[in-house]
Amino acid sequence: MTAVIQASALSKRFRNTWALRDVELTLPKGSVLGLVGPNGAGKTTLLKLLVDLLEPNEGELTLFGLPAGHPDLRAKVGYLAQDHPLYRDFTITEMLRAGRVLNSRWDEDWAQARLAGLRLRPSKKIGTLSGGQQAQVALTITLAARPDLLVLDEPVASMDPLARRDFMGTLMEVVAERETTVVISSHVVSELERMCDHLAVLTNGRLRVAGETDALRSGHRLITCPVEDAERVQDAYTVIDRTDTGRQSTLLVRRDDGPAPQASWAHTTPDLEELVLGYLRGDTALTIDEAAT
Ligand SMILES: Nc1ncnc2c1ncn2[C@@H]1O[C@H](COP(=O)(O)OP(=O)(O)OP(=O)(O)O)[C@@H](O)[C@H]1O
Repeated sequence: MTAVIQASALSKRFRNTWALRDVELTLPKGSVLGLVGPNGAGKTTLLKLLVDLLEPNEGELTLFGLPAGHPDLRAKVGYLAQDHPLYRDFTITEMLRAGRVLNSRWDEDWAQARLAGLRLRPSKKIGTLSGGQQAQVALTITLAARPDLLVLDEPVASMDPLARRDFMGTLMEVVAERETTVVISSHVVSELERMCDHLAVLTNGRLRVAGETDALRSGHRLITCPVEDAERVQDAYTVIDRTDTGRQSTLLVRRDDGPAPQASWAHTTPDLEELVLGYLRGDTALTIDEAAT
């Protein structure tokens, strides 16, 4: 089956600075990819390449088997930018009308039903809505266009916990119903954990690790041992990150390249947050996890 996203050596430079370098990524249909990284890591740059708002300087990018930027992709790809751009002076009804005119696959019934569910009065001006409500309207417009690939740039960053839960709930329902493929960026892993089945960690423009979440988790171990044993762990495994607290060391290691841990060492499979934090902290510049993609 053709992958929805296929990126190879994908690179983007702004003047002399590489914002993204040699990204390798494959995403199958119906997957939900969480893209995590600190400020300036290159997340928005990667998302903008996906939706053809930027062009790569090097590398290949295909979506649904077509080169990025192909006119047939316009109706297939939906994008919700970080600041949910909407016309502040439009009413909700006018905003929806604009969506209907601009999108060939527009689903008016779905949009109306969802607005009713949100209990937002259609005659209200966008500028009078709260940040979270604006995000909900923006999501409604993006989803009513029925994209096959949905690209979301930190969509819940400005929302309160309740609005976040509502937003993620709607998203998960739609994704499950329509088999939409999703790429969603965030600083916060806990936001993504429930809905993502794929994960990519980006730092300094490079993908440190990417793949299916289950495979990534089971491909790593979190070993806790006395500080004096840490060197032995480092000799036996590829270590992603090491933290020492008092007399104990905790090491995130790759599971596939070492012996069984010694009986005196505690070891667990990391959860997604431990895995991401390990990669964000560790300076091991691993490229894409071949085994997990
Ligand atoms: N239009 C631009 N011109 C010049 N440099 C840019 C431009 N857009 C992004 N950059 C640079 O590219 C790098 C990656 O930026 P990007 O916005 O992709 O990061 P990000 O991971 O989305 O960050 P954040 O979490 O803060 O939104 C940064 O160093 C940024 O300054």
